[in-house]
Amino acid sequence: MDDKARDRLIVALDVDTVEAARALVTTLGDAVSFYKIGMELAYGGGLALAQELKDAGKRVFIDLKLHDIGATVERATRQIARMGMDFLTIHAYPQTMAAARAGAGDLKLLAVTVMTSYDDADLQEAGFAFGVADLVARRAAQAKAAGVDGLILSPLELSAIRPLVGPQMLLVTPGVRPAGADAGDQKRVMTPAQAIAASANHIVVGRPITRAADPRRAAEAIVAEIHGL
Ligand SMILES: O=C(O)c1cc(=O)[nH]c(=O)n1[C@@H]1O[C@H](COP(=O)(O)O)[C@@H](O)[C@H]1O
Repeated sequence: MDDKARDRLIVALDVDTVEAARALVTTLGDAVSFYKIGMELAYGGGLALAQELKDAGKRVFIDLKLHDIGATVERATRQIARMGMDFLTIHAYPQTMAAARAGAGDLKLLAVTVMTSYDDADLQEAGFAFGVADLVARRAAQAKAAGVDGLILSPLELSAIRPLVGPQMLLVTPGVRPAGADAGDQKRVMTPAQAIAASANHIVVGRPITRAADPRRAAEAIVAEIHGL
């Protein structure tokens, strides 16, 4: 097992119970070192599981996409920081990013630029004057100014954004699909190898692993694809 390639893969534990998540973690074993706990699992007791995963030596990304008034964001961020987690997502609004920075301490903050299920038409429908490429670039610059540690963006934007933010910014990309896999609700996708080659520090993969007939094999195939670069 190549640890370096393995640590680039973050598996999204998008299941509805802690029991289902634990079963997946057991199945995946040492094939996976980094997990994401998002809203579905967090609202089903997943924050306690996050602690369990940390205790077992895994890295844990809390994906709660915070966005609220500054005081609330700062205090909520401080709560997650106290849990000793690795990453936390916030929305890439300047007030939200500044407030989260104030509460984060050593916790790494990832700002969500434009959801990977959105395209230009979806942004227009939601009332934005910018298309995806321009809004991601604007938010990337604002995130850098706010001292945020990383960005969530689609792999399609990596080549434009990496030069804008420099080598230190963590670029984490969902919207990743092995060749031939179903894109589902994702609109801006690339393969694992393409995303890493385009400078992603980490890729986030959910359903292609968690809904696979053999999740461990699916995860190992992705790690092998990254390792083969
Ligand atoms: O913040 C995220 O992780 C996220 C941002 C984004 O723009 N798009 C996106 O898909 N995600 C998350 O990444 C995961 C992708 O899952 P799959 O589409 O099943 O691989 C889900 O847990 C999403 O909540």
